Amino acid sequence: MTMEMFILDETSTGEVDRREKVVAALTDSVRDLVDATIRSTVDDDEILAVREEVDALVSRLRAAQLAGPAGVRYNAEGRSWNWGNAVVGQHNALAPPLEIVHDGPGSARADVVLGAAYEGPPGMVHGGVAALLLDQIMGETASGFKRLTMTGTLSLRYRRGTPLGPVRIEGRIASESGRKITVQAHLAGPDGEPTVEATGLFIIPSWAPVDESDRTWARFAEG
Ligand SMILES: CCCCCCCC(=O)SCCNC(=O)CCNC(=O)[C@H](O)C(C)(C)COP(=O)(O)OP(=O)(O)OC[C@H]1O[C@@H](n2cnc3c(N)ncnc32)[C@H](O)[C@@H]1OP(=O)(O)O
Repeated sequence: MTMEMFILDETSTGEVDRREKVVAALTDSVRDLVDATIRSTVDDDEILAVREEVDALVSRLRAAQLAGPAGVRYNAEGRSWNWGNAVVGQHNALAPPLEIVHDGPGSARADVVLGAAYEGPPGMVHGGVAALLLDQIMGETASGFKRLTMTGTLSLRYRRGTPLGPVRIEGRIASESGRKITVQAHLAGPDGEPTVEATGLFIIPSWAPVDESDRTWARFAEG
């Protein structure tokens, strides 16, 4: 992986904002489709009929598409977008999506409602989903919108099950040493008691620019 993998895109911020909103609304409908597919009890004939309609919609969307994943893009105005990201991607129906708030230097939090699509044990959040969400918020905590960081090592302690429903995730930088940033985080259910605790080592890769004024780096961190 190198900085060249982050794509400079000439699309104006206004156009990026407009397109993001249009496709994000479709993505919300697709999330609803996923939930409905899991929970539907309609009869088989109705399922087959719906499947035909969904297949037709997929063909319409594929009439014009990217050759591969969406990647991380940025424009000359400083706007960046990572619409396919598995956790925060505005155009990814697999992403809840998480809306991460940076509430001070070295800390971040997000509130999200996890439904049937994120189930592991009955009625509980899947352990891998908890790890996924924690990894993202911890990565963004480490980067702080000012540098590029990658997950080096992630350690999780699952204290008890997290019920599906409203969840809060919080992260903070515990320490820094050179290119290594240690982040602590937790995930909690509605009672606010941590159900999953995490410690992670995030690393500024050797190939990343070290100058924080380099906007390419900052733009990726914003992704
Ligand atoms: C904007 C934020 C978005 C967040 C997205 C969510 C986070 C992610 O999903 S990132 C994707 C998952 N992570 C990855 O794919 C990372 C894959 N690994 C790599 O790319 C590299 O191994 C990388 C970047 C971690 C380290 O590479 P490099 O910069 O060459 O490290 P290197 O120079 O060898 O080592 C630097 C230091 O880190 C240590 N180190 C290296 N890798 C690790 C590791 N995995 N765990 C612990 N320590 C490590 C080394 O021992 C060394 O320590 P010291 O300076 O004390 O000797």
